[in-house]
Amino acid sequence: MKICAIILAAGSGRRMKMDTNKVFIKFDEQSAVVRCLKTFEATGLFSDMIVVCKPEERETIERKANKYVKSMRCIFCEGGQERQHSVANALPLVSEDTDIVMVHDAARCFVTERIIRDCAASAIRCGSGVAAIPATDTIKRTKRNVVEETLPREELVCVQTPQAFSRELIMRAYAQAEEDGFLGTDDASLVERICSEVHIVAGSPDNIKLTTRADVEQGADIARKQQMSDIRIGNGFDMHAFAEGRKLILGGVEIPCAFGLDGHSDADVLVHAIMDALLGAARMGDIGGLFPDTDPNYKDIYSIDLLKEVGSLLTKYGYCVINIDSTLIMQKPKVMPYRDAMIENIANALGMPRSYVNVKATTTEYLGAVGRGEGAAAQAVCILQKKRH
Ligand SMILES: Nc1ccn([C@@H]2O[C@H](COP(=O)(O)OP(=O)(O)OP(=O)(O)O)[C@@H](O)[C@H]2O)c(=O)n1
Ligand SMILES: C[C@](O)(CO)[C@H](O)COP(=O)(O)O
Repeated sequence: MKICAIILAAGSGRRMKMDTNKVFIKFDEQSAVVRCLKTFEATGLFSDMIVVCKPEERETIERKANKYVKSMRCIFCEGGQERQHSVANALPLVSEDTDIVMVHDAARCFVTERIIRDCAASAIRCGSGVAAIPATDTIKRTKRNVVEETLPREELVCVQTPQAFSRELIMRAYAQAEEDGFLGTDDASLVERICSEVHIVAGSPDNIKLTTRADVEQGADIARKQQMSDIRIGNGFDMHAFAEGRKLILGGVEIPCAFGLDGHSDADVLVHAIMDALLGAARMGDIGGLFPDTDPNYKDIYSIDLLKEVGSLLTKYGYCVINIDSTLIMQKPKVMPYRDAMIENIANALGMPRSYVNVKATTTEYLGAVGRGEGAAAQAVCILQKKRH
């Protein structure tokens, strides 16, 4: 399946009344157009992207695209007088083996991966997928300030972008509109003229189009909300039996003891619980899957080294560890004197401040296997934040 994105950035922003193109307005130090490029890139759905821009702004946008768009072929074309003309300029550049074309306004810079995916899925399934939200105001048709009709709100939606169509459908729609001299304000209105079923996909009230100055203020709030929203919680648990002739390693610290914990690695139950919490929060499986106990490479391995690997994976996928809380559950020996050294090892392995890592210890009051001194357990929770691309 080959999907091509057309990103429209060639507008004149008359209603915004600014000196610069509104697609260069920054939210969280990222311009609107860059936010769009990064969100489209993050979906991993596209093979090609056509960015429509003004010739004098091409160099700036091309530099950003070269930096952030890595997984698809990126080409540039000049905009036209109206939005529709800009799309019409891009369509001949869509390669013939493309299945789906998705058009998006760079001015809708708070679009999410979810909306993009849903539009693509709908276009793959039934030829079209147009983002929209239900109308919440009552909408009336008027003439010279006199109401002619109140429209049935339950049938009305406010249409956004992305708007995705099969290549064949959008090509035909644009050709027909040109032949008829039809000018629409979105792509769907052209497709509707030749196809009775244009499908709507859930957009979002946050998927606003930067149109007037008021949208810039609202946009700052949305950017802040999006930044805060991808917070993930994870929990981990592990338990190992004690065995003679093994070192007791907890939180990467060797604790003087006549016995240690049994396991394929160093059996650091605390670090194992923490790794599982981190992997769980990032939805990356667990340590059993990542470091199988059948792999000789992990025989007696120092678990803090595995924690470093987990930390690198999290960084690679854009996660930042906000904090970790953990509890060692063991009857003996007493481990509190080693607590600060454990915290230091864990924080260093993850490259985070010690003040965001906590290690506690408890007994089970002689209850159960841990209470009988047969082994030790640990549990951990963590919070991760996924950085915006
Ligand atoms: N000739 C045009 C007009 C618009 N757009 C793009 O289409 C999107 C939506 O258009 P709109 O909000 O109308 O943008 P402007 O033309 O910039 O604004 P205005 O209508 O207020 O002048 C924007 O990302 C804009 O850059 C475009 O590529 N080419
Ligand atoms: C395509 C669009 O964003 C859907 O809401 C909208 O129609 C663009 O309109 P504009 O007049 O070009 O802002």
